[in-house]
Order: sequence, then C-alpha cells, then structure tokens
Amino acid sequence: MTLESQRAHMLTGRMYNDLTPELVQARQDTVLLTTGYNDSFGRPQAEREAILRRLLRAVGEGCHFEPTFRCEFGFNISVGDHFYANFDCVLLDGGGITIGDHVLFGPRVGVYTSNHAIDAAERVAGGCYAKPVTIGDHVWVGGDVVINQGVTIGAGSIVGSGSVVTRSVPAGVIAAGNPARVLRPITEADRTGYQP
Ligand SMILES: CC(=O)SCCNC(=O)CCNC(=O)[C@H](O)C(C)(C)COP(=O)(O)OP(=O)(O)OC[C@H]1O[C@@H](n2cnc3c(N)ncnc32)[C@H](O)[C@@H]1OP(=O)(O)O
Repeated sequence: MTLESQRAHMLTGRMYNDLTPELVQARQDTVLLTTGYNDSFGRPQAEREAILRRLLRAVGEGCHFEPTFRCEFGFNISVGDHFYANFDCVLLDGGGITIGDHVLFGPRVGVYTSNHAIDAAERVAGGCYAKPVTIGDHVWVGGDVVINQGVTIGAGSIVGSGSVVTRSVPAGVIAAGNPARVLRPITEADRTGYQP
C-alpha cells in the first residue's frame, strides 16, 4: 500500500498497521522537518510559517509553536489563524487534528489521536486505530493537558491544567480534572473590564 492509501485508511478509524515501512519513513521525515522548524526559532515569522506549511495539512496566519514542537506525521493536522502553543507540544495526528482560530495551548500539551490495539498480540503485530480530535475557535488548553482520541472541545472553552480529556467538552465552559469534567459555564461575570 502507498503512504497515501494508508493515510486514507487511518482516517476511517479502522485498525491499521503502525509498523509499515511507509509509516516508519513518514515519521522519520516528520522528525527531520519538526527539527528544522524548532531550529528556525528566532528566524523571521514568514520563514518559520513556510516550514509549517510543508509540515502540516493546513496552517493559518500567525501560527507559532514554541520549541520543542513534535508531531507524528503532520499531514493530518489543520491549524487556524493565530494559534499559539507553548513549550513541548506533542501532536500525534494519525486520526486527524483540527484546531480553530485564536487557540492557545499551555506548555506540554499532548493530543493523542491513536490507540494501540487493546489485545496484546494485535498490539505486537502493529495494530492501531485512530479517531479525530477537533478543537474549536478561542479554546484555551492549560499546561500538561492530555487530549485523547475522538474528543471535540467546543468553541471558547477552557481546559484546566493537568487535565486528561477523554470525552468531548461542550462550548463555553471550564472543564478540568482526570478524567476532565465540566466545572462551570463561562459567563458575563468572567469579564474583568481588562483593556490592553
Ligand atoms: C499559553 C498558555 O496557556 S501558558 C499558561 C498556562 N497556564 C495554565 O495552564 C493554567 C490553567 N489554569 C487553570 O487550570 C485554572 O485553574 C482555571 C482557568 C481552570 C481556573 O478557573 P477558575 O474558574 O478561576 O477556577 P478556581 O481556581 O476558582 O477553581 C474552581 C474549582 O475548580 C478546581 N480546579 C481549578 N483548576 C483545576 C484544574 N486544573 N484541575 C482540577 N481542578 C481544578 C479548583 O480546585 C476549585 O475546586 P473547589 O471549588 O472544589 O475548590
């Protein structure tokens, strides 16, 4: 199978072989590209975004990852405008990761769309399955958060630091904990009157 057909198969959510030469090679190529991006830190924004455009499926304006950014393939990641990820972001994108506009990630956020097979023998044989993660506009994900496969985080929501998100989070709420649960809605009362 070609890399392209394996990529399409992974996106169906069915079991795939994680260990084929094409996927191993793709991961290796991606490490080299992310290393190039991380090493370009301090270079002009346009130059850095050009590397991201080679690496990711889609990338908006003003997208910035602090070092060290790592992803599994990159070709299943879409990022909107004005995305900011703090240090040590890890995106495992076998199942597809879609990030909206004006999204903030704290340090050490991990988005993991793939599971290895639950059955040990299938796992040894490379069995994996992946489901997409979608993060809406204006979401803030706190530091050290893990987002597991199949999760959607609704627009404007906040995920508290250290959370493990295993189920989708609706729009306009604060969610936190392991597993993450909705703590409360975000309301007008959260406005402080701050103006830059
Ligand atoms: C780009 C960048 O992001 S860099 C900055 C990185 N910064 C961070 O990662 C910090 C993220 N901030 C948080 O996690 C904050 O706790 C917020 C935003 C969720 C706080 O929301 P607030 O509504 O102000 O929560 P508050 O501090 O009043 O706590 C309310 C309750 O939620 C609990 N809670 C708050 N945060 C968390 C959390 N991360 N995990 C578990 N429980 C939490 C509190 O313990 C408290 O519980 P209690 O009522 O039983 O005492």
